Amino acid sequence: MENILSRYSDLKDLKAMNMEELNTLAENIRELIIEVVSKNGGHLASNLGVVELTIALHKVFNGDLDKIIWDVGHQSYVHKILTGRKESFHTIRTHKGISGFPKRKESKYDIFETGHSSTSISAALGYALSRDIIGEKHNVISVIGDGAMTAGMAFEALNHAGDTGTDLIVVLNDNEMSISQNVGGLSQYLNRIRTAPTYFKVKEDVEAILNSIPGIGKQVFKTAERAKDSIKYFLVPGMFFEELGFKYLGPIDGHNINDMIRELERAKKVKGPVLVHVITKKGKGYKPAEEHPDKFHGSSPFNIDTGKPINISIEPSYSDILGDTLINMANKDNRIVAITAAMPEGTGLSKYKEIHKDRFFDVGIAEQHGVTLAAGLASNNLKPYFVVYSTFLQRGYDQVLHDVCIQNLPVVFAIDRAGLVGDDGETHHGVFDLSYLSHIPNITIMAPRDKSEFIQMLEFSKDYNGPLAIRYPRGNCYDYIEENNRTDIELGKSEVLVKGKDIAIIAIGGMVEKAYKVTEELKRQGRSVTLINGRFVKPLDEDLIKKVSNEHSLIVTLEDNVKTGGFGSLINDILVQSNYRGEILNIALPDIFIEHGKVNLLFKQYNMDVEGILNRISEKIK
Ligand SMILES: Cc1ncc(C[n+]2csc(CCOP(=O)(O)OP(=O)(O)O)c2C)c(N)n1
Ligand SMILES: CC(=O)[C@@H](O)[C@H](O)COP(=O)(O)O
Ligand SMILES: [Mg+2]
Repeated sequence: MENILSRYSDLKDLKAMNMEELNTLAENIRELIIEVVSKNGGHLASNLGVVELTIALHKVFNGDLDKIIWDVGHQSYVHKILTGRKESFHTIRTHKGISGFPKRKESKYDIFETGHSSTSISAALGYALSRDIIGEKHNVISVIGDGAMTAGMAFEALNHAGDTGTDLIVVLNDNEMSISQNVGGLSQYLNRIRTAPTYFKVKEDVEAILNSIPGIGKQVFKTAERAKDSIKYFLVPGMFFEELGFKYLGPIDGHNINDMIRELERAKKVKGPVLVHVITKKGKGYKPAEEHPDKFHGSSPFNIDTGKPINISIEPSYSDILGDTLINMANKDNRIVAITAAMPEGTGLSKYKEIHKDRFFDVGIAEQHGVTLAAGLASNNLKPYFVVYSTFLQRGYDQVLHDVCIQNLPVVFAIDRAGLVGDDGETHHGVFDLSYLSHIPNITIMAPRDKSEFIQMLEFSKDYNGPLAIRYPRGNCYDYIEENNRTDIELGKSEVLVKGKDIAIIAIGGMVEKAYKVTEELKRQGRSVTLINGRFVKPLDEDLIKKVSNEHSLIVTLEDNVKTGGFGSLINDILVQSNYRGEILNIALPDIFIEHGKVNLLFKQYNMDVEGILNRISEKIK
């Protein structure tokens, strides 16, 4: 096959291409994406599905003027390749390389940053309304997936956009998949439209016939208009969107560039909001991804020939342990219910979902609803576990406060991906949860140091009668200290792992392992060190902290949360109250958005790897 992409430079080249060349370009882009993602990892299936759609969008719209917003942004690789990042594409998701999501600093064509789902219609509406106020002339396009369309925010924006009547194009990329199979009534509605392909033809015919009937087609009388609408309702797809004030176009084959160009040109001419329904196949063009779109949603590096991952870990992940432990607990306790917001695989709930079907809810990308659903379940004597990534629970802050904590309900928040997550970068690091949860009255917050303690904490949570958060990191879950007498979990009590007298290190969760290595090294250097595993962020072990403050001249706190409002700052409050006169060193993440890169590299960069921590302690001692 000819390699048109090798000669491609910018959007001008795309504008000049004929249909045959555009189709060849699509195949070239697919090859490049497969090659790079097989090495770097990334969102393969979503991107392979939008190759033709992205080409058609850039063919029809003026990249220098029109505004295209990518929802979630995980599917923006083709857009990146077409808009000046072909040469740097091999660096995608690597430290200091280009991001896997749209970034304004990366390109003038990335006009709005995304990462969390379902923001694109609101942002696009903002662009459109500001355009109208300022008196500019350009098109605004939101590209949103069927998964992202399940979120409250998307509905809120559709509701508002329809009412404004402003010119706005929403391209609904429907591949029947969120990360896993999409869920919910809207998804079933889209399915009905998709599975009745004759609808597309019927819609045109019905409109033509109705328009030719005098008094109806000319829309002279309101009653006639309503009659026309009710006939259309039964025969025409997309009425849901039309009722909200959108013109509906589609469904269109999202792998046919010609058809899409035609429909997008049509959408451009529509006055007011228009929704273009495009049907695509997730993973299109790469068999393993077409067959397992969920596994290739966010893929680690893989072998192109077999589709098999290159690095297979023998250790379970924290998510795996969560899933297995919850199954065991639910086997014995029929009050236990698990909730996910569209992440059954990522959160480790896939097996649970099969075994306890009737006590499992996938609410779609609807974290706010997920939290309040849990509150409702808990109000009626069930024991809900909302298993959610730290970064996505940010969406449900008010629901945690208002619906769960004020009523002191026994909801457990199993907070996965707490701390640095790595390659997804600033939109996805879970480094704010301690700060956004710890000031809420009634909540208890814990973080396990290792696998055995994680299981202990989950067991503890079962009979705990109030809101409880357990936060744990992305990655492998194992034990690293040989011991045979672990202490039981007791509310608000920390664990002393090593006893000394000069320096006290108080660490939390995943950071205890680093603290343990730092302690070993300091001991080798002849220092006397106390090491405390915090276990609880709230309530803190005040008695122990006060005791330690009387006995040590340097207190070091260590956490993988931002410093502001984090574990260290809560400990500082106690130290101030107890008139501690010694030195304090709070090691935490700085008050910036941390970029993407491997977790170890990022810890090194922010002097939070073992060497960096040792250096900072040595500095302080000097
Ligand atoms: C608020 C929020 N919750 C969860 C996610 C995780 N997430 C990323 S992509 C995705 C599925 C999106 O499905 P869809 O919009 O249909 O895009 P597709 O990958 O199918 O193209 C989910 C759940 C997220 N990014 N943001
Ligand atoms: C785009 C998105 O939000 C998710 O797909 C995310 O990339 C998942 O990351 P994990 O690999 O940590 O599950
Ligand atoms: Mg989808």
